[in-house]
Amino acid sequence: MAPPLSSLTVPLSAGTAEELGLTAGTLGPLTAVAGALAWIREGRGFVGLGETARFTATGPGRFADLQAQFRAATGGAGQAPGLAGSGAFAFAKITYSKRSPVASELIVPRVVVGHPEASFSRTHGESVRPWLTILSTDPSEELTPELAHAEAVRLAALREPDRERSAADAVTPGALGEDEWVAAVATGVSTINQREVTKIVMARDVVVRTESPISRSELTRRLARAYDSCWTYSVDGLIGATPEMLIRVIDGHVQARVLAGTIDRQARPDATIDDARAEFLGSAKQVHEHRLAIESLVSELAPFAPELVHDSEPFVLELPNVWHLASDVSVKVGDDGRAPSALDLAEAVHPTAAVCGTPRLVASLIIRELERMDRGHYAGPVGWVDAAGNGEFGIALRGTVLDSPVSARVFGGCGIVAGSDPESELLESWAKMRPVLDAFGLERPSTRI
Ligand SMILES: C=C(O[C@@H]1C=C(C(=O)O)C=C[C@H]1O)C(=O)O
Repeated sequence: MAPPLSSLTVPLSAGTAEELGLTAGTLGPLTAVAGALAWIREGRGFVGLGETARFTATGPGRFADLQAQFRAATGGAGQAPGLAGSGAFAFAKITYSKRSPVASELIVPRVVVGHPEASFSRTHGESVRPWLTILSTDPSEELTPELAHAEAVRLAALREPDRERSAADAVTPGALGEDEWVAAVATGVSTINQREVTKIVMARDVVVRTESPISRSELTRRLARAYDSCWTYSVDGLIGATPEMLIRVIDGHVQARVLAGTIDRQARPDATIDDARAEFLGSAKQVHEHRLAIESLVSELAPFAPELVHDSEPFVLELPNVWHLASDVSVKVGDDGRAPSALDLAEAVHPTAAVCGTPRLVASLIIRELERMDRGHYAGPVGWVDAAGNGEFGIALRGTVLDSPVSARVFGGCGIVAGSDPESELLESWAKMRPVLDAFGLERPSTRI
C-alpha cells in the first residue's frame, strides 16, 4: 500500500523569496541546490527540493502503473486548490521503450517552489504569484506555512559546486562508433526504400568521462541560461533542455509542440531565420518529415478530442544550435466529464513520429535492430504531474543521463527518410548534442570516434 501523501500550498513569502535568492522573478538560482529537480522555461516553472516519496514502474504498463500508485497515495484528483501544479505534485521521467529495464519514476519532492508561466496556469493569462508546496507521507506531521518556509530554506542551503575542469575530460564512443552509426543509417535508408516504412528516427549516444564529479546543478543552470526558450529538465540525473512539448494538459486544455526538420546553425553561420524558412519550405524532404510528425500526433489524439486545432503554417523555431520547423497543436478534451490526465495522453501519443517514425510499429523494430542500444530515458516523456491530472511532458531530447559520478551518456537522433544522406545525419546528431556538450564545457572530438 502506498503511504498517503499530504500537501499544503502557500504563497511564497517575500522574506523566504529573498533567502532563496528569488527576487529577480526567475527560479534559476534554485538550480544551484544539490539534488534539485527542475522544470523551467524562461525562468518559470517548478523546482523540487528534497524527496518525500518515489514511485517506480517498468514495462508496457508503466504509465498506468505510475498513475495508479500516485492516485492511491493522493486519494485521487481534486487536491490541487485552484492552480495547476499546486497541491500533490511529482516530477516524472518515463522510459522511451516499454522493453527498457530502466525504471520509470514519479518523484515527489519534500518542497516544491512553483512559479509557472502565466498562460499555462488555470488563471489563463493573469500573472501567478510564486508558491511553496510542502509534501509529507507522515500522518502525524502537521503541515503549516511556517514549516513549508523553514523546510525550503533548510533544503536550499545545500549547494552543489561546479565541476573542476580537467584536460583529461573526454567525449568517447557510445554503443556505436561514428563509422558504425553512419553504416547503420545507410542500412536504414535502404530499408526505407525496400519496406513499408516512410520514416525512422535513428539516435546515437556518446559517453562523457570526467576526472572530477559531474555537477548536475551546473549542467541545469547552463542549459536553462543558454536555452531559455526550451524546457530545461533535471530529474534525478536526467538533464537536458528540450524544444519539444509532447503534451501539456492544464484544466482539460491540451497543447503540444511538434518539431521535425532541422538545420544546423553552426554549418550556416551567416544564414538568417528567413533563409532557414526558405530552406525548410523549399525542401520537399523537410516538409514531408514535418507533415508525418503532425499527422501521427493528430491521429493519436483524435479519440480524445473531437475538435483539433493546429497551426496551418508551421513556423521556424530558432535555437542557439539549430533551427527547427515547428507546429503548435492545441485541443480541448474531456467535455463529456471524462477528462484524460497528462499521463493518459502522454501514453497515447508516445512515441511520436518525431522520435520513432512512421508507421510506428515497423519503425520501432527497425530502430532497435540498427541502433543497438537501450534508449533508457532519452526521447521518453519527462516533466511533472499533479493530483488533478494536470501536467506537462516534454520529450527528453537534447539531454544526458548521468550513469556514474564521472560519466554521462549524451544522445542525439535524426529523422531518416528516403534520400537521407548518412554523413549529413551524423553532423545533425552532433548539432543536437551540442547544447549538453557545451554545458559540460566540452566539444565534439576533432578526430572521428
Ligand atoms: C531525435 C531528436 O530530435 C527530433 C528530430 C528532429 C529532426 O529529425 O529534424 C527534430 C526535432 C526532434 O523532433 C533529438 O534531438 O535527439
